[in-house]
Amino acid sequence: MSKDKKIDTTLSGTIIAAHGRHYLADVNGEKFQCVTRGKKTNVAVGDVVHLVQTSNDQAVIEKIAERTTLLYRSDQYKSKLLAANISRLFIVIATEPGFADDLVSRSLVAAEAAGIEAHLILNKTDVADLLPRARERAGVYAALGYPVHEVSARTNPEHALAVLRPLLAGQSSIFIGQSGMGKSSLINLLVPDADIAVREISAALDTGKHTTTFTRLYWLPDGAAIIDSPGFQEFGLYHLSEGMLERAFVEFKPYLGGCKYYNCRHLAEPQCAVLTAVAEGKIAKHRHELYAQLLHESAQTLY
Ligand SMILES: Nc1nc2c(ncn2[C@@H]2O[C@H](COP(=O)(O)OP(=O)(O)OP(=O)(O)O)[C@@H](O)[C@H]2O)c(=O)[nH]1
Ligand SMILES: [Zn+2]
Repeated sequence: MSKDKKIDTTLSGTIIAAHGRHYLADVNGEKFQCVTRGKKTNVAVGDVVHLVQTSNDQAVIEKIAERTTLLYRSDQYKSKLLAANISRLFIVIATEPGFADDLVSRSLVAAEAAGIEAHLILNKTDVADLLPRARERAGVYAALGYPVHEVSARTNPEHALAVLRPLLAGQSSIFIGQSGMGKSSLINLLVPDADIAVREISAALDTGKHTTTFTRLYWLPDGAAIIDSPGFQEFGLYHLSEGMLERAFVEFKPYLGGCKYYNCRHLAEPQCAVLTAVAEGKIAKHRHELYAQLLHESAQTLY
């Protein structure tokens, strides 16, 4: 008897927006405003959740289904969940304004550690005078095996759609990027009614004017999901252990195990295969510097 009752009141849905401790879940097209029990903030956009309905359009998140992936940032104080259950990460960069290699690499490292396939989108290829330099910089990542897709959202939207649609099909994707790269322009191309959806979501979450400060998920007609996240200025990776870090730099892989000391940290040790590769130009200096910086940061962890 009580078992039957439970089936009646428990819903299953997907978290499509998160703002502070307020979440919006999509249950077969119906939207529910959700909260967690207690002060938990361990829910991410993309999470599949079990809900207990409390009113017409409100529910409590009872349970988070096991995740296939979880992308997150962290500093020494807390973690910030970016998205759950995604299969692809798209980092939007552009010819202008200039993009930060530090943020691109941090995003790539986060994706590697989470087992998510990462791609770069080089937007604004119409800015012809800055294109060669941007290509050269993006080429560093292409050489590491990360696909780089060139588009111009503004001057050639049809081409951008033709490039991106097949990459999104059947996937759960997240778009991230620094402010000004054209991420919103691309999302609006891919999700024509994104503006309406954002207004609906912000009304439901009562976010007021801060419409661009929350992460949200859109469904594409084929059932694929695309998650738009707010622009960010920093990408802390305090949660990654030393072992995870060295493996998240894909170009280190051929050299791991080749160092004199089995517990080599690849910082200043003698006969370090990674340092030798840096000296020989086989590993980009800025990537190794970031690795050292991330090791330093994760050593600052308070707990
Ligand atoms: N030249 C050129 N400009 C573009 C292109 N795509 C977008 N822009 C312009 O770049 C600026 C930033 O675009 P947005 O789409 O707002 O960029 P965003 O990355 O979402 O930036 P935030 O909203 O600040 O996070 C706008 O002025 C766009 O019109 C492009 O392909 N070429
Ligand atoms: Zn080493």
